[in-house]
Amino acid sequence: MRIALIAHDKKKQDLIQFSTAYKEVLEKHELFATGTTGLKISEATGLQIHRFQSGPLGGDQEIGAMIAKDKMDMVLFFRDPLTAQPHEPDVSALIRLCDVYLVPLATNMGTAEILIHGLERGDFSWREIIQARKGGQNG
Ligand SMILES: O=C(CO)COP(=O)(O)O
Repeated sequence: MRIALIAHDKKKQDLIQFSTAYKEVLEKHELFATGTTGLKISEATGLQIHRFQSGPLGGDQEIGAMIAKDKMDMVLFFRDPLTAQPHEPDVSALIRLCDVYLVPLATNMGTAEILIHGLERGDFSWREIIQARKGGQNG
């Protein structure tokens, strides 16, 4: 499974703690992140993470492009609902694409807990079936 980890600045510490707590689950998967989030999580946990641009510089859009190609299976996005973001349109677009492509999305730690437990249990193996059926047709 390919999993995207994203956090706005005031939520980064929460996502670092979350990633530390669930390191053993996360390390079995292919991890992606926006620039600063990925750097901080990998420094704190040692997890291997493919880093895109920072969110305001296009990172959310890069993750959105993976979703549009059916190359992302889960998004854990710890959003800050109390701070205006200069790239709010990118944030909305990413969330919209998760809905378009039926990608499981958590926008806060409460839902992320549920998704990660589901991941441990194998609840998302239907994603792998979809990927296998597509047989790499998306390149
Ligand atoms: O802004 C973000 C998501 O919208 C996150 O970007 P960074 O991980 O680069 O801080």
